Amino acid sequence: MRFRIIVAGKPALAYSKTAVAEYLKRLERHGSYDLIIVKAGDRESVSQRLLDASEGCYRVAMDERGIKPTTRDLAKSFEDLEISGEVKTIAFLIGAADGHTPEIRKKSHMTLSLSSLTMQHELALIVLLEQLYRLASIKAGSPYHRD
Ligand SMILES: C[S@@+](CC[C@H](N)C(=O)[O-])C[C@H]1O[C@@H](n2cnc3c(N)ncnc32)[C@H](O)[C@@H]1O
Repeated sequence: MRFRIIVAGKPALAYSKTAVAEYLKRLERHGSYDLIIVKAGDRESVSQRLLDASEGCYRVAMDERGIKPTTRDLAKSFEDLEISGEVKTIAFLIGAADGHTPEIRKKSHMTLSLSSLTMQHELALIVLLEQLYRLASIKAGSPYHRD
């Protein structure tokens, strides 16, 4: 399974640059994780770019109003997708300041929440990358995730 994380605008905050680099490095040995940066802009243009960059992928719209599975349940869902053989790439779509258009919600296979709280998009990116690292660790049987 390949993973594509799509976000508008390069991470600009110092803490976010450091954390993103750290998790991408950790994820390297677990498979294919691509961070795609699309041009920032208003809600409509960002949403269209997110859709274009995720064409043909299993789309996961990141949104605080989405489903809130446990980490293990999410690991199981992605494992099931991999076993089905129908999905090659899972794309995570992180919105800009004004969030996603209704079209993104319609065209996504899953809407995933990391918390009921609204986060700044660079912080949401870090939390998502940490969860992806956690899922990869569960799959690899490493003791990083304990519950
Ligand atoms: C500042 S938030 C946008 C908030 C926007 N007002 C809205 O109503 O969606 C920017 C992006 O970060 C991501 N995000 C923020 N908090 C999140 C959360 N709790 N769970 C999942 N994604 C989140 C989403 O992709 C969101 O579109």
